[in-house]
Amino acid sequence: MPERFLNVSSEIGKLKIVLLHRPGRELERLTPQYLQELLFDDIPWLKKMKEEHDGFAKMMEDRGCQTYYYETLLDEILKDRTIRFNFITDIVTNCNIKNVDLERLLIEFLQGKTVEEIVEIAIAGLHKRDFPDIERELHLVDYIRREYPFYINPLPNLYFTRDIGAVIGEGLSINKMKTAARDRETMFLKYIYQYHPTFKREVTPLWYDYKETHSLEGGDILVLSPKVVAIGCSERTSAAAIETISQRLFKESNIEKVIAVEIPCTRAYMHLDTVFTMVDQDKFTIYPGIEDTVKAYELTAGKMTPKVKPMDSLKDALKNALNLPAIKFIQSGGGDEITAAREQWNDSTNTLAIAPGVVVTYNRNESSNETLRQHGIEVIEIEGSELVRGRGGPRCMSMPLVREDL
Ligand SMILES: NC(=[NH2+])NCCC[C@H](N)C(=O)O
Repeated sequence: MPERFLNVSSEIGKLKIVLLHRPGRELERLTPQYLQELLFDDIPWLKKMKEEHDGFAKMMEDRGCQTYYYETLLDEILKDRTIRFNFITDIVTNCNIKNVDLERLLIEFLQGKTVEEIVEIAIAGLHKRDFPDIERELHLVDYIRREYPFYINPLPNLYFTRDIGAVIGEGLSINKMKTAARDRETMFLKYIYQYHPTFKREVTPLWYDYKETHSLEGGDILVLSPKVVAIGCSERTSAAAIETISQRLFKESNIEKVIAVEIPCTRAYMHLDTVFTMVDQDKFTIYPGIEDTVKAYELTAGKMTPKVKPMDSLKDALKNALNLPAIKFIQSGGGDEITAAREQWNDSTNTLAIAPGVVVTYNRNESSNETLRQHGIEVIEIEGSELVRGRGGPRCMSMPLVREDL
């Protein structure tokens, strides 16, 4: 049996391989009109954004972490003609065109492109004006959707690779996104899992699939130890999805406990990792604005669905599940309510641990970074003035594939 490839048994073990996406032309397709639908609050400046992203990647490489990119992995698998054909068909089907003639024309159009061009269109989208004006009979849907500028919608959130999938133990969860705007991203990961030899599909268990009904996003999944996972029950991740994945993990992996963390359902805290992350063996950073409202439930193996036990507090749940005498919560914002709320909006608690007690953060969150340092955490700051406009930080922008076991 070949050795497995994926391995993540903690949030903080030394990061060895990470999956990224360098922001590209998809960001230049954002217009004020479609910001909300595409889950953005602002229009970033792409040139600067790329520089910032390169800085983020280089910092990880300098610390001994290998970086994989979506484009490269897709380019590699799409060299195969059959895979390429299926991929093109799936993209076009995914775009809800609802016009068979146009779908056929789009498929033909894409088949005439090079692999690199196909990947570019799959990510950056296809504007109606970039499609040749072939004479065809218009369907009702063409009239109804005339204002919408794209045949293939852009994926400006792809650089938040965290949300698309999550490695738990030696298996992979290909997540089901809550919104249509991010749906196609998970299809890419499924293709990579199925066809990229590096992912060793034959021996890599799949914990969740993007075709499932209930939404589950990676920003809500925190692998705390080889036996414990925390999953946020949030705007994006449903209770039903948490039960489904937990039951599978209990059956087929080393995971024995899942802590479901109920957080308020609002845009500002769309995932658990926007308010709470692990920074060291017994240390977590938390946004004080939610500390009193979060609820924690401990899930363990049950017959058909997991057994659920409400816990007194998140701290108790963690202490108990991780078998620790004490847990330290480091409050973001340096003890000031207003600073905490402002810095939370700019992802101060969205830290990415690259080793125990070593985290990556945006330099703009000065107070929160300072507080982390006061608690003995090494803080590596990156530039993120443009990256942050998509409402995500270093943790959201990275999907760990391999971490060293602790
Ligand atoms: N893990 C995270 N917190 N990801 C942030 C994702 C932000 C993205 N604009 C979205 O709304 O989906």
